[in-house]
Amino acid sequence: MAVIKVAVAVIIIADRVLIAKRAKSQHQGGLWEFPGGKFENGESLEQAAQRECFEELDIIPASVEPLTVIEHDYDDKSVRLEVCVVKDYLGVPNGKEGQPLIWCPRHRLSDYQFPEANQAILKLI
Ligand SMILES: Nc1nc2c([nH]c(=O)n2[C@@H]2O[C@H](COP(=O)(O)OP(=O)(O)OP(=O)(O)O)[C@@H](O)[C@H]2O)c(=O)[nH]1
Repeated sequence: MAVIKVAVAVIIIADRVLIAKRAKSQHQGGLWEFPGGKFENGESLEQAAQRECFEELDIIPASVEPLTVIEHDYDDKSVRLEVCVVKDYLGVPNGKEGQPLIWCPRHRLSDYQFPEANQAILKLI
């Protein structure tokens, strides 16, 4: 199975993390996620994270720090999540695709359901 390469942005401001709810129609739909999406040809992690954050949230990350890489096999697809931390951005976050957004206190992240691959990220933040 081809591995899908995904840029994932963990946006943390004042100990709160911006999470978004995936639409029911999407892979892992109904679960919460960190903003992000598939890499386009030739993009670096910083470029992909900036493009996805602009497309989904109307913000442009100003600092992008690589955090980890997670490879995970779901039953129906395999993903490689390249994860970064964003501590500063330009703009005001807005769920441009109609997705609900929450600024979740870091210690409350365990109250939300994320895709299985995210468990490794949650342990690091
Ligand atoms: N954006 C994002 N994707 C995640 C996270 N965790 C995780 O397993 N994924 C997986 O990574 C892939 C990212 O795809 P995506 O968000 O760009 O695309 P999608 O499923 O909406 O599909 P589409 O763009 O073809 O409509 C999905 O398979 C999704 O389930 C996460 O925290 N954020």
